[in-house]
Amino acid sequence: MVFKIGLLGLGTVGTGTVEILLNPEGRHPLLSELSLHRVGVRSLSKPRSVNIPEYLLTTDLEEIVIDPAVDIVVELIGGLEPARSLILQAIENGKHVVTANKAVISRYGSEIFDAANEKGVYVLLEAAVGGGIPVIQPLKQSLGANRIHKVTGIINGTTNYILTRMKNEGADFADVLADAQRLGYAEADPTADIDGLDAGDKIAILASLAFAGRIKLEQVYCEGIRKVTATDITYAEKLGFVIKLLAIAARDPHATPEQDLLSVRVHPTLVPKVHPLASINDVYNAILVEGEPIGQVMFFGRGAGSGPTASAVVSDILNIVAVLQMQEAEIVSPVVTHELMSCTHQHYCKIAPMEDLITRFYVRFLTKDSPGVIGNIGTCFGKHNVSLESIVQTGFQENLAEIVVVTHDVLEGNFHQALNEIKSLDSIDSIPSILRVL
Ligand SMILES: NC(=O)C1=CN([C@@H]2O[C@H](COP(=O)(O)OP(=O)(O)OC[C@H]3O[C@@H](n4cnc5c(N)ncnc54)[C@H](OP(=O)(O)O)[C@@H]3O)[C@@H](O)[C@H]2O)C=CC1
Ligand SMILES: N[C@@H](CC=O)C(=O)O
Ligand code: NA
Repeated sequence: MVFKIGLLGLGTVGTGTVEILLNPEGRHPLLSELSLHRVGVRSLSKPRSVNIPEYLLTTDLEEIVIDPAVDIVVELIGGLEPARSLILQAIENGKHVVTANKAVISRYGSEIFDAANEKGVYVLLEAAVGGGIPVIQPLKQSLGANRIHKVTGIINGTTNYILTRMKNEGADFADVLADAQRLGYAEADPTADIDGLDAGDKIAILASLAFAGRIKLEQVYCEGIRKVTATDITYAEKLGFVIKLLAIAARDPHATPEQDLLSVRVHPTLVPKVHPLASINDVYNAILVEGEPIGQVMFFGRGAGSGPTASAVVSDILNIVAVLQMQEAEIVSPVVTHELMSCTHQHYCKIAPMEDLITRFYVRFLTKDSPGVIGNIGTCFGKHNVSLESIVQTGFQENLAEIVVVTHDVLEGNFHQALNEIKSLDSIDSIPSILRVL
């Protein structure tokens, strides 16, 4: 029995997917049960780096998702619309769906998974988080026995690539971003990468799986890397840290069991050099999962790019094909979905406000070079219960003194109150950087 794939999109990931499908030798034998039936694109005249018969290409994507011959629709066009509508239409027409589209899943996952459950079809999304790294399936299946406490990830390849080159080469932000775009890492609109929104979509998906509840994307705090400067990268290095864009989802250890609050956030973070995530560089991603009884487990690999992402897409296709084969042989029901491959939760997780977060901070002040400045800053922090790990004058910028503070674990709300008071001190010129510390 051959199962037919309707592919939507032949860009970076679509091309990588076709390359695998057309070269099955040495891979899983189930690949020989697949045939590429149609490929939907925007432009028929665009040169393609894969050799597929012209008659497979169409610009009518709707035709693919309603085609009775298609068994699995693979959505790799990206963006919100028409991706969302095409996925829903595919489900409505009884197709299984594989997608790499974290933007659609994090916003419309509820609607999509409800529709899929009703129709008895699967929507798999391994490529949507961590590119080629298997992390969705492990969270759904292999780690199912655990109580997960925390998921901490570097889950945007573009920003990790930029931060790595800024640190290693003192490279300019704009030049490195252009390279990330050329290499196919960045989204069509790289704002989503730079401003932490892509990582926000991904951590919402991971949190939903780890903590078995839906996440409202608007409750995920997102801060990107635009404000990370060469100066902070250098100071971080001197203090024993590297700056990484971290995405974190954690059960609030201070919440009562009735509250069961989660903290879900993305922000540039000073990561101690000895931490396992500190050495994840370039386009590599890593996701550290902490739970009971497993302890710590870390997933590492290429988080973006054609081949690695396609590896995840095709593994999802294979999982569905294995089920379709059993349905064909009447071993499993065609209407009841496998609980470990579908979305089974309906309630929304409660998200803790950022003011309640307990974290360390790094702050860089530019101040007048007058006596007592450090004392005044320290007093303001003390008044608001913000205890300091270190406070040092690091040098001068023109005629202004530069003071760097690292706090102990403090309540974010208290920290901001202290900072507001510090801002009003005569001796404070500006506060160029405020970063959280792991
Ligand atoms: N690039 C990466 O490393 C990763 C990407 N992803 C996700 O994978 C998905 C695809 O990304 P990527 O391959 O980089 O994107 P690209 O921009 O490289 O490719 C998009 C493809 O979709 C086609 N397309 C887009 N819009 C339409 C439309 N309205 N109608 C018809 N065809 C359309 C384009 O056609 P045409 O070729 O004619 O222009 C192109 O073939 C996205 O959801 C992305 O977030 C996930 C992980 C990693
Ligand atoms: N733009 C994304 C691509 C993969 O999801 C990234 O840089 O990680
Ligand atoms: Na993945």
